[in-house]
Amino acid sequence: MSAPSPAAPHRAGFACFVGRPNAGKSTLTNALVGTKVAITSNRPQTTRHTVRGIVHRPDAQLVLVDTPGLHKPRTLLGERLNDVVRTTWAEVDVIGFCLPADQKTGPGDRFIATELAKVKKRTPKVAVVTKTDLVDSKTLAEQLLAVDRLGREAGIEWAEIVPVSAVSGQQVGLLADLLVPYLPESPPLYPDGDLTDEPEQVMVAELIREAALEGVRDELPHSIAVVVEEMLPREGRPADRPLLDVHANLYIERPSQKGIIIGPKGRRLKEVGTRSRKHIEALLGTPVFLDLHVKVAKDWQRDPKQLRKLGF
Ligand SMILES: Nc1nc2c(ncn2[C@@H]2O[C@H](COP(=O)(O)OP(=O)(O)OP(=O)(O)O)[C@@H](O)[C@H]2O)c(=O)[nH]1
Repeated sequence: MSAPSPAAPHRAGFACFVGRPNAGKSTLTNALVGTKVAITSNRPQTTRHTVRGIVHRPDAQLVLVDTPGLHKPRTLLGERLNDVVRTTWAEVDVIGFCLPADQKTGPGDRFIATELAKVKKRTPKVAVVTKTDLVDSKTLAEQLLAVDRLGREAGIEWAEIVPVSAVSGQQVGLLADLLVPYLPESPPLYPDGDLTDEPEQVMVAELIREAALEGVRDELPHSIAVVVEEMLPREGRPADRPLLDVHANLYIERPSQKGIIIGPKGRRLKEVGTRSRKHIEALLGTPVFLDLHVKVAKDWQRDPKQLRKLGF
């Protein structure tokens, strides 16, 4: 990575990866971001989407957002989900379409390509041929041609076609170099400190605390602490449908604060749970069952023993 010349403007913006299941989107995101994951509780107004990771560079900040998978809609819910996907596509600065090198392009890819072709023309679409470590150069060359053809047939003009391997790391840096010029000139959207390699449990606690503080920051400025007691994979789940049980306690200082946190008929706490669960799932990349309890730890801020227990 070279230092930017003084004349080069800083760029920042959003990208998303699309592609059929198993295309390698998550692995690629992690490879681009590095081992660190993003905490995104203070997200700017510019996106309503879950941030999967942030690539911080001297010259740019690339924010990778998540989309649900696009499906052939069979139900109303399916259609709604697809609407969410399309909205995301319309809002990002560049879209990466992931196609694994080791599998022939098929109807699933064509479906996505056709939908992608409807996204406004000026949003650049980059074809990313993933998992190149799994194929020989002849197969890769054929796949690159097939992807080129897929684009033409669907009416997409690829801004680039890039082969990468997230596993060997080959061309991952190059992919970032290619995506950055498509971002608008902008100062960073997130502070550098938004990347962290804190233990997962601490990050999960922080996500819950942020969700709990939303809207009540003035009433309960520093009175909330969250401790994740346990995170365990649910036993007896099929390998392809894992579930992570997260048990967490939300501590407040006085019984009178309980009402604020829990809300009428428990509605607020439920919302906090739902919101933080989504963030946790995005952070950890796995479905989560969140078991959240509110407890009073009297004057925890003033009690060294409590503070230690609460991780301060
Ligand atoms: N050999 C190799 N395997 C890869 C590479 N990238 C991803 N994989 C594997 O491919 C499988 C799917 O990768 P994911 O990153 O989970 O794919 P995804 O597109 O996020 O999948 P969904 O979440 O189902 O949409 C995993 O078993 C990965 O380990 C790569 O560059 N090389």
